[in-house]
Amino acid sequence: MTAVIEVRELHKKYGAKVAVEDVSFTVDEGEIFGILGPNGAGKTTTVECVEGLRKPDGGSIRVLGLDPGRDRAELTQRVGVQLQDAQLPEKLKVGEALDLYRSFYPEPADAESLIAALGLDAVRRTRFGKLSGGQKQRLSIALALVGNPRIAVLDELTTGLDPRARRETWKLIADVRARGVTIVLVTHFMEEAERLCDRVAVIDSGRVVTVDTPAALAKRAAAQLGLERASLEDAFVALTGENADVN
Ligand SMILES: Nc1ncnc2c1ncn2[C@@H]1O[C@H](COP(=O)(O)OP(=O)(O)OP(=O)(O)O)[C@@H](O)[C@H]1O
Repeated sequence: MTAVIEVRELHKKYGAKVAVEDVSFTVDEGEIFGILGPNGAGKTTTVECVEGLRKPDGGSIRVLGLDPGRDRAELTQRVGVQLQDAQLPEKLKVGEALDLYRSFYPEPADAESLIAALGLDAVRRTRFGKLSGGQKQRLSIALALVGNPRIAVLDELTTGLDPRARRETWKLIADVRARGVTIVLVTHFMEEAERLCDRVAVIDSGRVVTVDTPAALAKRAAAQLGLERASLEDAFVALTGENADVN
């Protein structure tokens, strides 16, 4: 296994507030790696450091052998990023946004297939300001994939999507991975993590609690809780927040 992302002892503060205390993990080439954790655990801060959008206060990060702080220009060509609450100019149309983003990359993805895969055809001439929350979300996924990245970092991939769109997006992500793209997925949806992720890191209060497969975490939780079966959600609840002492 080749590690394409290596995070070692990451530390990040906002003023006096410690957002990430000590986070280490590696992501292997071609896997879908989930990052789970309660609100405020430090997930977004961690992935923003990986993307080079924030400067760590300590620790080291390598992405495809590059340092996100130093080599950000090179990295943006190879890492697709879906931002939480992505904002675009209100008047930019969906089709224009895709064309604009395609122009940033040497070998962009085919716009038509992305439009079809994400169900954006009906809104291709709609201005960004007039899109629903779910349509904005679909566009942000399309924009994360438009550069044909080797790694895609998706923060709250399906938040705000209706159940059908959520399932279609899961299918799309599985297809993207089948093409060899490594995916980092920050999510609050345990079913999403169970279905998509090969491994997940559970983060709580700025620290990694555990890294394992969803099935192994569920099995461990069942043993801890004395149940025949447990879900990833059971494991999550047992591992984080006030219940963390069960661990
Ligand atoms: N720009 C900022 N300035 C100050 N504090 C911040 C900033 N961004 C995040 N924080 C704080 O850092 C901590 C970690 O935030 P972060 O957004 O990384 O958590 P998260 O795990 O992504 O949360 P959520 O699940 O709610 O999205 C939180 O306590 C948050 O309030």
